[in-house]
Amino acid sequence: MGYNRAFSAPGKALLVGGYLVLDSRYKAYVIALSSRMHAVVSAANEANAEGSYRVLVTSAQFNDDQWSYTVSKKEGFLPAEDNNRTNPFIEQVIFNVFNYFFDNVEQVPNVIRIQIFSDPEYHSQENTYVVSNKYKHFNFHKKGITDVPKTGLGSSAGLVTVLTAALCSVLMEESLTPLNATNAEHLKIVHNLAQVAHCQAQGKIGSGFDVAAATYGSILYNRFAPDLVSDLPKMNPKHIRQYHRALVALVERIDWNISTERIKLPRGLKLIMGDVNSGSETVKLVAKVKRWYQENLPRSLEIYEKINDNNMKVIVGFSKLNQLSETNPEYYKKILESLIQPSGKKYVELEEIQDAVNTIREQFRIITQESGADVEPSIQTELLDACMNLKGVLTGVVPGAGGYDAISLIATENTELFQETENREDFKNVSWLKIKQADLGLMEEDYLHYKGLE
Ligand SMILES: Nc1ncnc2c1ncn2[C@@H]1O[C@H](COP(=O)(O)OP(=O)(O)OP(=O)(O)O)[C@@H](O)[C@H]1O
Ligand SMILES: C[C@@](O)(CCOP(=O)(O)O)CC(=O)O
Repeated sequence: MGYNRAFSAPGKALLVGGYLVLDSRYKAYVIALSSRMHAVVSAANEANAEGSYRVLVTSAQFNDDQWSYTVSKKEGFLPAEDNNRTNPFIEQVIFNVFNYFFDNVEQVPNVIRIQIFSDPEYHSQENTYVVSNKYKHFNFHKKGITDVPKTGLGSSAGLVTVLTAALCSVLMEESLTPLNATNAEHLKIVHNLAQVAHCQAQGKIGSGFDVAAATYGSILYNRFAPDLVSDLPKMNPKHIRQYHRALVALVERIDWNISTERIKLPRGLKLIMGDVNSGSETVKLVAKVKRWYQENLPRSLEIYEKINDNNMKVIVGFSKLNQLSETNPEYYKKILESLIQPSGKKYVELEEIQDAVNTIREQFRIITQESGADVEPSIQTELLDACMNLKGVLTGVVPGAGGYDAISLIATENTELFQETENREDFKNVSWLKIKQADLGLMEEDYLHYKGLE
């Protein structure tokens, strides 16, 4: 039997803290999703050029997309793709994981094969067919990964996290403690390496909340200083060990000062996401909002502070509901019932959250108007307002960077929006995604559960 393991990591929805979380002063409330990215890894020694390793990454679901990289220590583990295909996310993972384990690669099998799978909700499900076995089912597309529209659940962060875990597992195999996805130290190594790789591949745009959720699950997130990654030296072919030293220090010894406190939605409430089928470009939105912020100081700071005050009200409001569900379950039950059958009685515990979300949305509409970035465009305002009249819905936002990607609602567990909105003109562009809050971030899977899916 050769070396075989599998890992999966969840997608994300950023409910509270969009844009502000790019600054380490502000916290974000991030829900990890039941939709996951998967990596199945095998490793063996095969005939290969002396001192080189081949890493073959296959994405069978996307028209059999494949990337075949060769790396060697003498080239500083800079990946060269055999057919000149590019996938910066895969490249940066290979580069960083091999450099991290620089001194421990001699015994590593020289061919590593990784199959990537993603759950159906990450991408548009149009023109797909399902391939399944007893354990899993995946949608297969007729196009390559870059030509299939995505829904914004964080496919690149999930990919980078599971790939990092899969490669680390192979490179750690010779060490005394093989990679264990429940070991906090190991999770920290995977998380830090994945953040470095994702930042480098993405061009240092994001706050890293998506990689943190892929690793740790639902969290209250607070970012690291962007300089941590941008200060890493460039790979110098004359001093290949320099990058390794800086990377080890960064991954193991430097305090990133991040928060990844685990959170859970209030008991009895669930996350609902509607794909709006158009898509937005986070990078462009972020650039416009940043420009607006700089050009409108100090008023823009006041707006951010107002948003943050209300973000914190939502976060505290959720936590109060969780406490109430334990200290006074009878009263709590009545509160949730009021969302399903409004009796006229208002509950301050819910109103505080609703008012705070309304204020956040109002401020983002001001930013939308002034910056030209469609954070909450009017079509999404109308949709969210219509959602507030649906049975069981507590509140709703345009998650993450906003725009036309999706909407996220928090509603009682028994809410069934599919039936309620079917055939309604105002919901004709919304597809409700089959997702829920996930309990776990990175986890090990049984590799046998992927047999026959490739
Ligand atoms: N299954 C996959 N196989 C190979 N590469 C993938 C896969 N899924 C995603 N990727 C890589 O991630 C890129 C998409 O990353 P991007 O950050 O644009 O999207 P996202 O993370 O899904 O979006 P968002 O941040 O809006 O949620 C793809 O172009 C591809 O390079
Ligand atoms: C705008 C921002 O705060 C959130 C982007 O979220 P999403 O990728 O649109 O889900 C950027 C970031 O935090 O990386």
